[in-house]
This record gives sequence, C-alpha cells and structure tokens, in this order.
Amino acid sequence: MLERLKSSLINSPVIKRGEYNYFIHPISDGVPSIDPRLVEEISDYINKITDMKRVDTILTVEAMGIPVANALSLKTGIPLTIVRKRPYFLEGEVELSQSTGYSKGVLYINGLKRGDRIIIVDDVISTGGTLLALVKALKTIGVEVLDVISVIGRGDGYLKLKELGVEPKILVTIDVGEKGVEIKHVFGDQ
Ligand SMILES: O=P(O)(O)OC[C@H]1O[C@H](OP(=O)(O)OP(=O)(O)O)[C@H](O)[C@@H]1O
Ligand code: HPA
Repeated sequence: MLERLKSSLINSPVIKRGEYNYFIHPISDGVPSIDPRLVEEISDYINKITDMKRVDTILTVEAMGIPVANALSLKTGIPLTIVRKRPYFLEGEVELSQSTGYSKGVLYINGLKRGDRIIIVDDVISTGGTLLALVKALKTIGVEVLDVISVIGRGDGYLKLKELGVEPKILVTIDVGEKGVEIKHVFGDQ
C-alpha cells in the first residue's frame, strides 16, 4: 500500500530553513519531477478511503496541494477549488493568515458559499498552522468540511485540528531529522 510514496519519502533530502528541517519531495515541492504513477497511487488511495458521494468541491491550497487534488478531481469528476496566495477582491472573498514552520503569509478563499460540502486535500501537515486557519475560516463562511486529507504528516500539529472537531486523514506520517526522513505510520496500518 502506498509503496511509491513510502519509498520516495525515504530517499528525500533534508535542508535547513532556519531551525526547521525541511524535506524535499516531488509531492510537496515538485522537485525532483513528479512521477504521474505516484500521483495516481495517492489519488486512488484517497478516493478509496473517502466518501466522495456528498462532496461538492475538492478544496486545496496553492501550490503543492494542487497536483494530488487535481488528480482526484479528474478521477471523480468533482470540481476543484484552490485557496490562493493572492487576492482577487471578488465579493465574498475571505482572507486568512497562514503560518508554517518556516513562513508566514496570507491566503484567500473564493468561490465557496454557506452550505457547500467540501473535502480539503493538501500535500503536507506539519505545524497545522495552515489547515487550522483554513478550517476556522471555512467555518465562518458556513462551509461543511466533510474530511481533511493530507498526503504527508510530520509532528503533532494535526492535533490542533482535533480542537475544531476535525480528525485529518494522514496517509504517511514521517519524522524529519537533519540526516533524513523516517516513516512512522501509514494510514490504515495498526
Ligand atoms: O502544517 P503547516 O506547518 O502549516 O505546513 C503545511 C503547509 O506548508 C506547505 O505550504 P507552503 O505555504 O510552503 O506552500 P507551497 O505549497 O507553495 O509549498 C504545505 O503545502 C502546506 O500547505
Ligand atoms: O518539510 C517540508 N517539506 C515540504 N513541504 C512542507 N510543508 C511543511 N513542511 C514541509
């Protein structure tokens, strides 16, 4: 299960971004190139473990949530909405502050309305700063978050989401040390 994802993660280089040990991987960085079979393995798996019947929109965050979320959209026929890092000043645009282990920025939600049923698909959850701020903003709009899926998880930032009643599905959980990446858990394993 998820063999391509696991083996590619083990070989990921790690660099320092300040104090943060940052792993570099095709799914989270587009570097090195993204093997379409890897994206297919991941999107097939998400499709298998998620009830897609009630989903109006697959929501992802610019930039690196897009490859997997788009593959899932193509597979299911469910539209894709992208939370962007630039404003469009459209009516109803919702702005939120994003903070990660190595950056701070602003994200903008457009194209969602009260009552929409969505799932969130992102590439990585680490401090949980991005998804926490996003889920809070979606709640202010009145969007129903049916599921939150992250391809890769590291650290315990995902626990912050539990405070909002959201239990993210993390496909592969890793530890990132200065020397490399170690697999800690795979979704569906005991
Ligand atoms: O749990 P967190 O600590 O918030 O980290 C996770 C976020 O960090 C990355 O986004 P980034 O803003 O680096 O943008 P990118 O997708 O363009 O690489 C990743 O795509 C997640 O959205
Ligand atoms: O270590 C990382 N690598 C790639 N993307 C990320 N997003 C949060 N942490 C990371």
